[in-house]
Amino acid sequence: MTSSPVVTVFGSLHYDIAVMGPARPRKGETVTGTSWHPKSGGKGGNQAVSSARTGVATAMIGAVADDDFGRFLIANLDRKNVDHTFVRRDAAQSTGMSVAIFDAEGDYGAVIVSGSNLTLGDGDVATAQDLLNRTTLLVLQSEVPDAANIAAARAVKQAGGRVLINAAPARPLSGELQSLIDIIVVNAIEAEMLAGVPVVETLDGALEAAKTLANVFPEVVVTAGGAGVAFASRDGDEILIAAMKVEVESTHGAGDEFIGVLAAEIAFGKTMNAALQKANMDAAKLVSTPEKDRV
Ligand SMILES: OC[C@H]1O[C@H](O)[C@H](O)[C@@H]1O
Repeated sequence: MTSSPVVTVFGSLHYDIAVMGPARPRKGETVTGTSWHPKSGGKGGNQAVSSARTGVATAMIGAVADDDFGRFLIANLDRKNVDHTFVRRDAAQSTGMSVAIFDAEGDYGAVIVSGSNLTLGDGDVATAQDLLNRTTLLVLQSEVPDAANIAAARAVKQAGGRVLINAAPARPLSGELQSLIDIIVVNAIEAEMLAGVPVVETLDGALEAAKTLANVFPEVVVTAGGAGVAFASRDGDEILIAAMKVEVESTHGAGDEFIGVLAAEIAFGKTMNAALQKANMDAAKLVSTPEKDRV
């Protein structure tokens, strides 16, 4: 009997505040904004919610503080059908936080304060061992310590599962972590840092970067913003998918939507081409949804 697929997201949870302004402030400038919207965030939390929405069993391993922000994040996971049994409440910390300031075009700049996310470690992996043993696909990001990602990835690989990393925000990955990755998803900036070559945001540029990174990782996805997505594998497979043309309201969290859906479709056993098509479509839908309508 084959068991049902499980996506486990090991990673970050942030309390997000999106501030809408006519422009992002320059050095020393105060800008009068039009509105602000609190919402659940953190790349890990966003990816878990997007995965669960497809119907695949999804669990989150993370850490929040024992404060109102942490309670808000856990309530959101609960409402969105993400199993949060292994989201730890750390009384000594503050919950991770992000503030993003948007301009009229929907572009933004953001600051994150990691707080409790930095406490993730071996203890969290040990506590969630049973879950990790039955995980089909583990999803990681770079908003928690490398050592914690390594411990989680090792546990899943030993049990026969696969590991996908969204290497965001851009930072170098240790050799040990690299060796545990099956699928890596990066944007142009992250690809540039990891591949060591300048990446232009075109489909051809993304494919070249994906092929370079496929010398290190078995399967590579490079997202190239408004241009689309490129895939390359160590076995020589290549896929190019053009971005859908939509009215851009906000690109915040679009990468997370893409990754959560991609992970779910892969866990369901879809082909990479089908998984990428669905992820691309759902991310386009999110991009055309205004911040105020995102719940
Ligand atoms: O990718 C968007 C996410 O990155 C940061 O982690 C924010 O919390 C936000 O939700």
